[in-house]
Amino acid sequence: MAQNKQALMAVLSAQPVMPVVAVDSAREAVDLARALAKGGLKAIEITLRTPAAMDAIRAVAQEVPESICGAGTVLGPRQFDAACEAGAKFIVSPGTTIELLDAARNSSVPLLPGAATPSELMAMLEEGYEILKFFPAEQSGGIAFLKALAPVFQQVRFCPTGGISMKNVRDYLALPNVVCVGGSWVAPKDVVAAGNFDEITRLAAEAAALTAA
Ligand SMILES: O=C[C@H](O)COP(=O)(O)O
Ligand SMILES: CC(=O)C(=O)O
Repeated sequence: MAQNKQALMAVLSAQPVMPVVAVDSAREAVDLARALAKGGLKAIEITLRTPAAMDAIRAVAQEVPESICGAGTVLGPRQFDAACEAGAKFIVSPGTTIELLDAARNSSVPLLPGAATPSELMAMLEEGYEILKFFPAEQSGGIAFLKALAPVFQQVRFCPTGGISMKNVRDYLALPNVVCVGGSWVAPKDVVAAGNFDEITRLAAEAAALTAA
């Protein structure tokens, strides 16, 4: 199938901020997912940037029913299939390849692929993808770039990620072509390492209270 927009929008439109996390153990991921969900951020993107990531996705999918756990930094079809097998409810990639699109075509698990140029956007539209990650957002032109894209790519909705924090998140969420933003600031490494999950819940609640346009 082309992009499963309904399933993806159900996840992305339910919260203004998608926590993007890299975890060191399945235990840490479970505690983190619980703390984030308690603060109102139920969907969480666990990136495949650490050896523990796949086990972490499996553990959150099994042990934290209040969470909607997705996999991020999915770079190819083998990772796509393994993340789905581990229980990921959605897949995020920083960019797009033909092989990744082939894997997504054969799966009911929705893919949020990255795009950061007009040509990439046009290629994704040809494939039936209208909900895209904009990565790395700040480094690729940020809010001004998204504003310039809006009249040209009227049907596209973005999840900008990269360089977003409480300082600039409101400006991103005010854009009509932004459905939600991704960010790691709701789960700072040092706070997680210190086991301060009350602080994670506080950061999540602060982010969850933001509103998209
Ligand atoms: O998508 C991935 C990024 O690592 C998240 O960006 P950030 O750390 O700037 O929020
Ligand atoms: C940026 C990235 O690695 C991802 O979210 O898939």
